[in-house]
Formats: sequence, C-alpha cells, structure tokens
Amino acid sequence: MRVVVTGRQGQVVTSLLERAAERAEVIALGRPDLDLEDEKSVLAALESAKGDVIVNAAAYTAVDKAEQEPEKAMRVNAAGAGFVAAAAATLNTPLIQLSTDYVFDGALTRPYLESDATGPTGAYGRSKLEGEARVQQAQPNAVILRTAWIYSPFGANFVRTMLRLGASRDEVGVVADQLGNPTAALDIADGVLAIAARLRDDPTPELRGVFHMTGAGEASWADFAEAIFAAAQRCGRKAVRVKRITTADYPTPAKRPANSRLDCGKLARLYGVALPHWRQSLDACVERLLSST
Ligand SMILES: NC(=O)C1=CN([C@@H]2O[C@H](COP(=O)(O)OP(=O)(O)OC[C@H]3O[C@@H](n4cnc5c(N)ncnc54)[C@H](O)[C@@H]3O)[C@@H](O)[C@H]2O)C=CC1
Repeated sequence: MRVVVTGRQGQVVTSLLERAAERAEVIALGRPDLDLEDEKSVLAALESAKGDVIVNAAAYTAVDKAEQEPEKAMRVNAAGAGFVAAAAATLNTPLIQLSTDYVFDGALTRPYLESDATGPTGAYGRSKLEGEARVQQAQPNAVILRTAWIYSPFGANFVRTMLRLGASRDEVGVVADQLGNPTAALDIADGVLAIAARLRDDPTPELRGVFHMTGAGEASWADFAEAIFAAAQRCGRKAVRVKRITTADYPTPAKRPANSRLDCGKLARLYGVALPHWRQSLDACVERLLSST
C-alpha cells in the first residue's frame, strides 16, 4: 500500500514514516512541493505521488498564535484541506483528514461522540471544523479522524515542554481543570495505517465519515505532567512537583475546552481499532527522549 501524506516534519508525518515498515510505503510531501496555501501545488504533488490513500496530516497547529492570524489558520486548515480533498476526488483516492478535539466547546461532562454538536472556542478549532466541512463536501470517500493532545519524540509538544521545564525547576504549575486524552503520534500512525488499508479495500459507506481516535484513558494536563515527571524519574532524572493550577491562573490567547475527551467507541466497533493507554505509550516516549539527550 502506498500512503501519501501531507507535511514533512510534523509529529504524525514523522511517526507514519517510522511505523510504515513492511506494511506500507509512506511518501511525505511538504513545502515547497506541496503547500496547502497553493491549490495547484497540492494537486500536482498528489497527482505525481500516486497514492492508494492520501492522509492530510499537515496543518497550522499553533493554537494560540491562530488567534492573531485567524485568516492564515483558515487558509491552511480549511481551504488547504479542501484543496487536498478536491485533489483526492479528482484522483479517485480515499482520504484520511486529521482533525481535533478542539472542534468542541467542552461544556459536556462526558466524552464527546461523533454525533455531538460542535462549537469551537478558538480560531484554530474553527479553522479545523471548516476543514472538516470542506473535506466532506469535496470527497465523500474520506475519514475525518479527530484526535487530541498529541505527543511524540518529535517536534513541539507538551511532553518535550515539560521535560525542558523540569530540567531547570523543582516545581511546575500545570492546569488541572481541562480534561482530555493524551495520544501518542506513533499510535496514531498505527491507527491511520490500519484505517488506510481498510479504506482502500472496503467500499462500505459506514466506514466513511467522522471518527474519534485518541489514546485510551483520560487526564488533566496536570495528571499528564505528573506522569511525565514520574517516567523521567524512573530514567534517573530528579523529582519535579506539579502545582495543580486552574485555567484562570494560566490565561492563554485561545480559550480551550474544559472537557475535550473523545469517545472512540465508533472506531473500535467499525474498524476494530483502539489505541493503547496513554500511560503505556508515554513511558516509551519519555525513555526515548531522555536516552537521546
Ligand atoms: N498537535 C496536537 O496536539 C493535535 C493535532 N491535531 C491535528 O493532527 C494533525 C497532525 O498534527 P501534528 O503532527 O501534531 O502537527 P505538527 O505541527 O507537528 O506538524 C504540522 C506539519 O504541517 C506542516 N505545514 C504547516 N503549514 C503547511 C502548509 N501551508 N503546507 C504544507 N505543510 C504545512 C508543517 O510544516 C508541519 O510539518 C494536524 O491536522 C493537527 O491539526 C489534532 C489534535 C491535536
């Protein structure tokens, strides 16, 4: 199977390249060859790459910065996703579009289902939600995969930020009143490859549409940070305390949902795909990061 993915250095792209092994050939296309802001480059690059399945993993992911440049977030995450979907339709190729828990407002007190009403609280979430709509319009042969709180040994993410802060501090303040599902990018890659193989071979309409896919288990950012520091301590690093603070204590430009837990039951039922518990994958990630520094 030949999987063509947008982006070259993102967490999910890098994980797909690493996890492909003998299951798939993964071709990563990034700027300048494929720029989501340039429709012609998107079609030309995807056409020449000739994938069995296309994965749109590139995105404008700077959640806070998006508040200052919402038009740019829209161009990349909404228009750009639409370009990828239109190209996928032209090339008659199924598409997997990565999306986010931040399409929800966080008011529910249970994990969100695919059928729950969306209501993004910031520019990033709005742009990703509009991206979902453009994909569904342009290429019905698509899976929109909402994931969340991605961490990995690559790129910028919460695990790497905590390890950096923990190296120079004994205590770090972390918000304890936002709940979500930490998700390893390497596990996302495994899930995406399984979904891609099924999408290519199985035309069942129920396999298309919106699906939630996160690591099993839930956490607040403070729980997540505590687990990171515990794993680091097992690797010989000093202890770091987590001071549990509130969202009000740590204002950010983008308002984040208090609860963005996603219910992943639909993906398990229809695809038989369920990602490992975030704690399990976290230990491997921390060990890998600390052994390489
Ligand atoms: N990082 C997270 O915690 C979450 C991410 N997601 C979604 O998952 C997907 C993958 O996220 P990550 O791998 O963490 O992202 P990332 O930020 O690590 O990588 C994004 C990639 O997109 C590329 N990119 C940005 N603008 C581009 C453009 N105009 N043309 C071509 N490439 C461009 C960047 O160069 C980068 O390589 C994205 O769709 C993101 O919205 C969903 C939920 C949470």
